Amino acid sequence: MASLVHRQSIAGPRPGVEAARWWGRMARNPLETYVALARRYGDAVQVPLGLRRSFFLLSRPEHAEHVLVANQSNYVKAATYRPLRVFLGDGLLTSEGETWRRHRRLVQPVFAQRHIVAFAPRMVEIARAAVRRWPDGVVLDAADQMRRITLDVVGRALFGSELAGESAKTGRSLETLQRAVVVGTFLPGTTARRGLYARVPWLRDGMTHLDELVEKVVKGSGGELLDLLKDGGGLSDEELRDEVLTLLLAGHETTAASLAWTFMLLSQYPAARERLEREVDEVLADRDPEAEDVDRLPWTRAVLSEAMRLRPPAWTLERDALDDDDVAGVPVPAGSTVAVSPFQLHRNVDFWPNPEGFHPERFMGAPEHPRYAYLPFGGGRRICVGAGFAMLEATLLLATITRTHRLDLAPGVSVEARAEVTLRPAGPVPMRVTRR
Ligand code: HEM
Repeated sequence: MASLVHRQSIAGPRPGVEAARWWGRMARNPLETYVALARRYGDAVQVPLGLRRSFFLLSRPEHAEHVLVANQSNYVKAATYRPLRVFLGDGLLTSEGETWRRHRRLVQPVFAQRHIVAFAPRMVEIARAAVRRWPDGVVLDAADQMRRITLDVVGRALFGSELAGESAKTGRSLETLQRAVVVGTFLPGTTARRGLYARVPWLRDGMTHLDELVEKVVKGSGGELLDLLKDGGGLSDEELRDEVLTLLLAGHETTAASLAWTFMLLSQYPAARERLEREVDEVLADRDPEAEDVDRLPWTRAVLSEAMRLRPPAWTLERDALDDDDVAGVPVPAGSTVAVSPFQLHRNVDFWPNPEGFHPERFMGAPEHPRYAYLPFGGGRRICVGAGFAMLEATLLLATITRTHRLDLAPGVSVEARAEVTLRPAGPVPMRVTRR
């Protein structure tokens, strides 16, 4: 039961004007506000949320482990996911309880490690075909290129659909969707959100496009995953639509953002890039990578892990507490919202010396950080179902592209991060591509 009065037991802004100011900041720039809150109040911050509830920002590995794993049955996806649910319905990312369990059981086997290696040749073929179209010396938007490739991978590998041509429009639709989700967080209820979304033309257009995309996939010849979703689990048409949209969106945007950030960071850290090129040249010589090569490319994987440390696409994981809890010394009343932020955890100086520097060495050899100091794919039973697929794909794509091309950020350009549902480049990422 939520308590009737606000109990302030942890450092944080006081109820009233002070808290309202922070919420105003949060609505404008959530990531910057999380960072500022932690800097001001420490690793555990309590922000009053209305009259009776609190929001907790928790930034230590033991907090993450408690909320996501040790006492995970006390937590459900937070109210902040509800605006996303208006779009994704009962897909894996946003559903709960028996519906979530049924969907997860159905989808999980497709993402088993021994299974996903079969997707490797297709991933490489798609990347190779994309870079073959890059004219030497031209400046391209790396974010858009990566989105094209990863949407094509998910479309063809998982659903047997040709979606590369849809990537620009899908990217725009996703942008509007993410903005709507952030604004929707501050609206009172699902009906209000649905009403708003239906009335705003740019949002309606974005949603219509995503609905058409799903229809195209569902009506297509199908891949293994689609067949499974259609025939294996007795999903209703609505559930099928929700799951296809969830997997299409969750399955490409995050990987695309990770790769765009990776190429940007490599362009800023030439020594790390040279080592990457050396590794790729030595292991692959003049052939494209195969799934078996992934283990022989430790620096390539370390580069990706370090990019996801600095720029975790899932930058915050939020849950609502069902019952009163003690999160590693933080008293959390029932009804509170708890944010465990990979962005914060990945910068904790106790585990990450020089946290703002790009140092893939951190991920060579046995890990020195505690397990829950690094959470790019979350943890516990809601851990990313596509983590293995994403790492395989990102490693193969990075190696395939690096074998033949180098990407340099256009001079004088700096690309900001935009944190909405995911942490992605705020605009185009102009990079010059040259043949090596
Ligand atoms: C670099 C790429 C990726 C990152 C960083 C990432 C990150 C995450 C994280 C952190 C979560 C947990 C969210 C939470 O606990 O609230 C998650 C869940 C999920 N991800 Fe990923 N993901 C990536 C790629 C993928 C891919 C390739 C797929 C599918 C093809 C996918 C599908 C999903 C789904 C369906 C969920 C919900 C799982 C559940 O709740 O059962 N993701 N992802």
